[in-house]
Amino acid sequence: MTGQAVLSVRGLTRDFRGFRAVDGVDLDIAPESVHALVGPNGAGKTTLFNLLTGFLRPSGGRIELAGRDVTGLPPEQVARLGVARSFQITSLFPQLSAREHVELALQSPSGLGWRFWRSAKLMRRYAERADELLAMVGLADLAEAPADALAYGRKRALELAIALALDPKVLLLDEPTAGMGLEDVDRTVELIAWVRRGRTVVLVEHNMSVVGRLADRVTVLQAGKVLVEGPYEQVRADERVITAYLGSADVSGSH
Ligand SMILES: Nc1ncnc2c1ncn2[C@@H]1O[C@H](COP(=O)(O)OP(=O)(O)OP(=O)(O)O)[C@@H](O)[C@H]1O
Repeated sequence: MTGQAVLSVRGLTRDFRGFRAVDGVDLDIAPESVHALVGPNGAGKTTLFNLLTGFLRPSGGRIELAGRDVTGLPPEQVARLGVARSFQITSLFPQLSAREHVELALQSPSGLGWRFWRSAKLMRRYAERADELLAMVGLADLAEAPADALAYGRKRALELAIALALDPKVLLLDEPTAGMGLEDVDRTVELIAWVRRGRTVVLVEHNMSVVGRLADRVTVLQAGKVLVEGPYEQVRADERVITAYLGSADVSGSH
C-alpha cells in the first residue's frame, strides 16, 4: 500500500518531556478514502493529528505526502502541499462575518496568516467563491452573520468552509461532531460525505456511529501505538478494541 498511499507514516514518535504520546506509529491513508483515527482518551489521536499537519514536530519517524518527505515541515508548507485541517472555533474572529472568514481563507495561499491589508475591491473577487463554499456547508443564509452570532454547529460548519477554501487534497478533521446535538451531527455527516468526493479525509472522531457511517478504514490507537487497523465492522468487533474501550467514557460514542 505504501506506494499508493496519499499519506504514509513510518515509525512516527512524539515525546513530551520524556512521555511518549505517539509511539512508533505506521499508517497508510489511501487516496480518496475516509480514514478515522479513534481510541480512548489520551491515546495520542490529537498529537498524531498535529504531527500530520505540521503543528508538532515529530521526535522520530517519517511522514510522506504522495511519496514526498514532509517530515518536520511547518504547517504553512504542509498546507501549501494540499493538507488542510479544520480550524478551531477559537481561531474565528468574533466580529467578522462568515463570508469574510471564507474570503480571507481564499486569498491566503496556505489558509493560515490572515491578510487584512488587501483592498475591499480585491476582497470582492473572492465573495462569489466564498458564497459557494458557504452554501456547500449550509450557511448560505448566514453569510453576513458575525461569527460570534453563529450557533455552535454553525461555527463548526464555518470552520469546514474555511478548510475547504484551500481545495485540499487531504482534509483533516479533528472531532468534527464534538459537542453537537443529533441534528447537527447528521448534518455534519452528510456534509463530510459530500466534501469527501475527490478528496482524502482523515478524521479524529469519538462518536463511533459517525465513524461507522463515514470511514472506509479505522485505525485504533492506544497508549500512542496502533492497536488495530482495518474496516469499521472488523475493528468494531475486535476483542482488543472492546477491551481498550472498557472503562472509557467514550464507549457510547459521546465525548
Ligand atoms: N503538550 C503536551 N505536553 C505534555 N503531554 C502532552 C501534551 N500533549 C499531549 N500530551 C499527553 O499525550 C497523551 C496523548 O494526548 P492526546 O491529546 O494526543 O490524546 P487523544 O487521544 O487526542 O485524547 P483525547 O481523546 O482525550 O483528546 C496524553 O497523555 C496527554 O496528556
